[in-house]
Amino acid sequence: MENAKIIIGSDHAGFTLKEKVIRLLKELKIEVEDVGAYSADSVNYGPIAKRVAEKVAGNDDWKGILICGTGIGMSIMANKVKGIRAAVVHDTFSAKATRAHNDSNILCMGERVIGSGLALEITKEWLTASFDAGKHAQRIQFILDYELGKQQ
Ligand SMILES: O=C(CO)[C@H](O)[C@H](O)[C@H](O)COP(=O)(O)O
Repeated sequence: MENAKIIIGSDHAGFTLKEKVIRLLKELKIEVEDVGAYSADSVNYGPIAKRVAEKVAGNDDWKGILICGTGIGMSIMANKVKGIRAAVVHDTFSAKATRAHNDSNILCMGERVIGSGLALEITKEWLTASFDAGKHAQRIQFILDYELGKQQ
């Protein structure tokens, strides 16, 4: 985990929660790179999700966190980038399951959907859970092959 880093981004609707998540990551001594937004002024979520997703796709040791109003717009954009498995998560069970089963590399949350207390618990659960591999690795391979055009 020496080179581990979290790349984090939000739009205006996720800005306040992003700041709280960054504070948590710093308390946990996790290196964090904030790619914006840097205020609650209205901004398109697409370019921010793309920035985070491309950085995460380029480095196996890095993971991402994306926050908008619902987490959904961010996840749709991030999942367009090859190698990205972005999951919208609003409960702690799914936070663990999406690491264990999907090896998700980006966590998406909606500031308009859940309170910050739960969002921080989800973040901790997602950060500490690990991939189960085995049959799940085979299932992810199907997705990776599809991205590479190896399936009809
Ligand atoms: O993209 C979204 C929906 O999936 C996000 O929730 C955005 O934050 C939301 O659409 C922003 O809405 P606003 O009316 O511009 O504040």
